[in-house]
Amino acid sequence: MTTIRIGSRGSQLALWQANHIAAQLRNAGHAVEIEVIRTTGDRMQQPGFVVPAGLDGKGVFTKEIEEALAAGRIDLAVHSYKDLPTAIDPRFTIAAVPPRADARDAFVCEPYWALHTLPYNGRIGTTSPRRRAQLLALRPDLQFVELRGNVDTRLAKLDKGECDALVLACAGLDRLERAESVHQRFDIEELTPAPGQGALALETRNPKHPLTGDIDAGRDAEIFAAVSKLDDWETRFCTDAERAFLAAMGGGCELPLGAHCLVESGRWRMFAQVLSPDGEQMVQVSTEASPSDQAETIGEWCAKHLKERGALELLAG
Ligand SMILES: NCc1[nH]cc(CCC(=O)O)c1CC(=O)O
Repeated sequence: MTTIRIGSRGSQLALWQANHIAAQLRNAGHAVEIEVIRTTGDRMQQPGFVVPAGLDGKGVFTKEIEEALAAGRIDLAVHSYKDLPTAIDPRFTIAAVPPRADARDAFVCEPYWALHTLPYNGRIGTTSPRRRAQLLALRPDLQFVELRGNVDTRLAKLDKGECDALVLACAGLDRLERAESVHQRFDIEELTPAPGQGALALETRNPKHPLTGDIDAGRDAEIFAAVSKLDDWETRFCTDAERAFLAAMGGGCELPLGAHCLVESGRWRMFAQVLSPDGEQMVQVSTEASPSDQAETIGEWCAKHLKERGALELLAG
């Protein structure tokens, strides 16, 4: 078979993830190349970047990569699943969701070993509305510093004292071998991660879609088959449930909500939280489902339950 061309963002974490997938495809006997693609989200992290009017934050890390996939310049996009909007273009498909890394959020701070020991008015470096709201719910005295950039840039800013602590995904820190910086892994029930956090989405052209134009349909079907071998059905199920919840709440990575599904004693367990942006109000749910339940049903049930308790009013601020 021909070479599988992977498209990836240029950040250290994105390249780690692309290389991780490339190694598995090579082990299965495929030739693989990685192409680095600059996305709007990457440009946004440059100092002085002005956010264009109308940019809603959805898909800023994935848009240019999907364009390369549509044009046939790459065959496979390796995304952090939480960066991918809930609606997938029918020209593409998620061929595989590999086994998930640690989905939890990490507290990163040299002198203080846990959030509760951070001094009054401690400054947390994060731009995530979810993390802000969740942290304020735990510690209303906290201050926030707008801190952008990839994992290493943020750790360097913490070292320089631009903030007192960071909250980052454990997955990224573990993958970049910075686990020694993690001083606390927040409980899923306390600080529920973003839908899809810690998981990868391997996106290919959809071999079933008729509008593939002049791209070789036979080759696309082979690539889909090769990539789909990397799927982990349990991770796929859990992320499907989380993304169904997100879609039912209106989608978007800028919403102060978390959702996480896992397996516990052979049953599905799902946690979801919706907060007001200031963290003063929260509705949350923890539910169990039987192995025969559908992922979408579980996610949508959580959304319905939280909407009945005023979730949409909280999101509206
Ligand atoms: N929005 C940026 C982003 N996208 C994926 C990850 C981490 C890795 C993951 O969740 O898979 C991060 C950084 C972070 O939130 O700390």
